[in-house]
Amino acid sequence: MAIRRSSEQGNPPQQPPKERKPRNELLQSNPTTEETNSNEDSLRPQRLADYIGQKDLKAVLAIAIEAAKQRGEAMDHLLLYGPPGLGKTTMSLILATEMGVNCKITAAPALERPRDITGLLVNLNPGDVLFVDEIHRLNRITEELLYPAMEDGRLDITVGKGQSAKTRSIPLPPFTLVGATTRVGSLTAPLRDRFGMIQRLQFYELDELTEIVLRTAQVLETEIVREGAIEIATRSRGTPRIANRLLKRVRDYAQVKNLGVIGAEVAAEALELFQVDQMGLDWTDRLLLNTMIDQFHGGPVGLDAIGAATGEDRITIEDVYEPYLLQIGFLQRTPRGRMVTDKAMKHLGY
Ligand SMILES: Nc1ncnc2c1ncn2[C@@H]1O[C@H](COP(=O)(O)OP(=O)(O)OP(=O)(O)O)[C@@H](O)[C@H]1O
Ligand SMILES: [Mg+2]
Repeated sequence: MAIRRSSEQGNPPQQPPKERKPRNELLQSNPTTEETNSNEDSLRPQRLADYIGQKDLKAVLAIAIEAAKQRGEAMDHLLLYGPPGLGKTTMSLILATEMGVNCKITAAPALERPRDITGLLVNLNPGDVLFVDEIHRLNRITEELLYPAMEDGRLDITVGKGQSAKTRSIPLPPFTLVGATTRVGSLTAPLRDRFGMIQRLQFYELDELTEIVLRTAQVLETEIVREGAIEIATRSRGTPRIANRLLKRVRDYAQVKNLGVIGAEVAAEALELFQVDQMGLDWTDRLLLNTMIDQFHGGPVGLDAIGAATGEDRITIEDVYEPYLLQIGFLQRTPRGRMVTDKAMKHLGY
């Protein structure tokens, strides 16, 4: 996909990041997320105060934002990690809004050639946020271009080839790199060390998810009572993206069946129809667990074997499905592989 660049060029790097209207540019949508589209964008909270949950993260960032604003500087680089759909992209956009700067969004797979990243960096306005999704997937050359950019605010580029090759340094405007990843362990140490803040996003509590469902319902102009929102939140695997998605499915159901305001019963009925059970497990979760039980005696079994037996990709299992199953104590990680717990067996009716 072609990268769209902002038209302004060669901004003087010194002026403080003040008083510009925030403008968010979607340069490249994240290819691994299911629902990254304008639809999702309209549901994103815009300000830190509207961002529900993640109390520790918000406290840390509120200080960092305030301090940077008082000094008229760009905020320090920030690495956000955690399972998909917990609000990393949303937080990055909020940061830019709170700082009064632009947020440019890209993802590591879109930064293939050196000129992809250099083009983005030289076109930043002072103080801008550059959001790089899936940052663990950067290639080596791009990553090495980022080191001096993050640390010293300069770009080292090589001009010419062979013996006549020279390195030129270009000063960059101050900026904040926000990296997001589902696998912090896959980042190289030099890249990780260049982030001033490394923050983990947690799964959301039931009451937080309930608030998120109620808020989204308001945005969607859907009538729902608190009990209905709780029912949806319970089945959302601690994840706002899933909560929003389930709410939309319940809304469809209530609308087509002409059921009016969404209560607990309607929500439960709809989600049973979509095969999301009371713990929020969906068809794939149950396939993974059942396969482990039926074919591997409940484990321990390696991810590759589970992947082969279910047709699911190993990385997807590890990044998307496993974290929640571990969190609710349905899976255990052992040195010899994954094991299904008694709790999961009971839930699945074994
Ligand atoms: N704290 C929150 N309060 C309200 N809504 C939220 C919150 N966090 C996330 N959401 C909603 O959940 C959806 C997914 O969030 P987001 O895209 O930021 O997740 P992500 O962590 O970037 O996911 P991925 O890793 O897949 O890119 C968004 O539509 C957003 O509206
Ligand atoms: Mg995202």
